Amino acid sequence: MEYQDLIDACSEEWQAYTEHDFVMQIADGSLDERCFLHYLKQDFLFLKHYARAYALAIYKADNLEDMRRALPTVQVLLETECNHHVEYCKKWGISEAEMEQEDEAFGTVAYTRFVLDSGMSGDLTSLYAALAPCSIGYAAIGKLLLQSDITKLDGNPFRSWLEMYCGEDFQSSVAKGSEHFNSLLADIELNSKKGQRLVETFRTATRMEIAFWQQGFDHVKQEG
Ligand SMILES: Cc1ncc(CO)c(N)n1
Repeated sequence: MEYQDLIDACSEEWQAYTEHDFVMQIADGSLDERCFLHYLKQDFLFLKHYARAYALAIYKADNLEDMRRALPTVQVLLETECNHHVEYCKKWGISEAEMEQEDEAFGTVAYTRFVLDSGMSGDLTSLYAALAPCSIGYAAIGKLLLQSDITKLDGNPFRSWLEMYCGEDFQSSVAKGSEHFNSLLADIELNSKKGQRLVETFRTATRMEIAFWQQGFDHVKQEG
């Protein structure tokens, strides 16, 4: 099997994730900035655990090549992505220390600990099945938005976010990771027990991504 089989096995959820209203409102700049800020603060906490999960991939790998392959992503997460979030929040007068103090929302706890548990209780491939909706999904979103007529960069308050995920560095880093994931999946049959377990892991993580966008919207609704 290959990673596209995982996407095809949950195409409805995949579409709800990658074409979510939250994403479309980032693209045209119409999103309530309070929603974006809440999302970004939660995403900062998400990225810290997500980097731990990639570090777990190094621990779980049983050969040097698989260990090496996980390293560039740890770097992108802790440097490019986390730094972007910190810089953005700085403009709103929020420091990195304050971001680290922020309460984790339930959706953030659920998603990150699910990913970590998939890796701890399973093998490297199970871990990557839980990690993949995140990386492959945001790269797909970046590609989609780059080509979409609704995307506006001029005057868009979320421009730096769009440029990061549409950008060459993020896109090529995910492309390399996806190729590696495919090499791990190559020996597994989609309809085998293992293959179906990977589908369930991938589907659950994709549902968590939908909930993560929704969490950004719901925050402001609750405040009234
Ligand atoms: C929730 C979430 N999924 C994926 C990415 C992409 O790294 C991110 N930053 N946050």
